[in-house]
Amino acid sequence: MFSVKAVCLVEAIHLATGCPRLAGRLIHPAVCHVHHWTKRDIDPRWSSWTGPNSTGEAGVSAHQTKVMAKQEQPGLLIVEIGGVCGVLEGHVELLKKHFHLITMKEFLKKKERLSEKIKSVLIYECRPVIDRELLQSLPHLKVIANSGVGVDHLDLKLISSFGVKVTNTPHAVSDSTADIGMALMLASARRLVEGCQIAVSPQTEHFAADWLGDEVTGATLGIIGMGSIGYKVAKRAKAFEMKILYHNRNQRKEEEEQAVGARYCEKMEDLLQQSDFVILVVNLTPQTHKLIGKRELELMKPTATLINISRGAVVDHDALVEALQNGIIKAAALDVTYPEPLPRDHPLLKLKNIIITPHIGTATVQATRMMTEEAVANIQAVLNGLPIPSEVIPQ
Ligand SMILES: O=C(O)C(=O)CO
Repeated sequence: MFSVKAVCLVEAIHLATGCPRLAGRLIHPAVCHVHHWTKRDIDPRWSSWTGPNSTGEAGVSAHQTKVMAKQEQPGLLIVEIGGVCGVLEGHVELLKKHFHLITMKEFLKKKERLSEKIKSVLIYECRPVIDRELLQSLPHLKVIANSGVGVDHLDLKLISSFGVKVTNTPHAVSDSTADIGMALMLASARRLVEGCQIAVSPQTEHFAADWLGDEVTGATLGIIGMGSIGYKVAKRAKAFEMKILYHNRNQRKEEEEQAVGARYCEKMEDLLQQSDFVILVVNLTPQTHKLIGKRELELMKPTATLINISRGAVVDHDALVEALQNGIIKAAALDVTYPEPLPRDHPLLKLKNIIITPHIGTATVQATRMMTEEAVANIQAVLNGLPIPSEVIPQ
């Protein structure tokens, strides 16, 4: 979608976000605006990431990372798209403690001299093309660290054929992304965006009876994809006294199911037929591409809402437009679309029964900070031959 040749500046910190603010998060209807994030106070609670990885092994401690940093200052190439997303200002200092930072702009200008020095690449929540040409120009590259969990924008097989490891940040993103799933579900059920629009409209008299919503309490939530984010959604939904169904490649352990009161549906069809809210939390892979199409939408209840916090391409947008226009399902709430952003004349943007946010699953001060810390821990582990907290293994 973007090209790595786009100008990038470490100091240019821009994230696509929007307004108005609701429940401490950013929710807005179909049209989104670009805001510029400037200086931010980083929450001091977030020290270096030291959590265990998915296999329970200990991560790299802050102390270990400091010791390593003294031993060497490897070159870290920051791959970002200037003006759309980038390294948050407060994180530059954190990265500089461990690495000599090289921006893509700098790299492209002095390729001959810099290519020998770069051992790691850091990708910030953007979708750059890491292609053969770039990989060939970095002979000492050891690791590509993705900040974020989804790596569908990376050609894992190609990267691995260069002997380069890929890492991601599943621990850092799970709470904030689960939160956005709940926020979208509640916003859609209680028609918050319409409510906001009515509250600020010139008309002074408003009748709530004209736009009644639904309660999520007691409703059935179907979670498709029960990885760490899906599980965190289940934990939250339990607190809302929802009935929880889930569909996943593998069934979770009995005690994990019991802890959140979730029931496994081996067949996704069963989940679709029974749920009042269906939330998508799967990785985008060839198997999940357009997982939800016309047939699946027709299986859902006409009163049901589809929420997508995974990747846009997991849903067939044409089928979704048709389903929303014809009352096949009641509503949709999407944090992800394809492409991102949608063209301004896209039919999804013209519908009233939809909420779209501009991929803000991880857009919190805390999650972005932890993503940088988790990425640093991953890079340090690869460069120092230690157990890697979050390595992505090509399937
Ligand atoms: O971590 C990611 O890949 C996300 O897109 C979270 O929204």
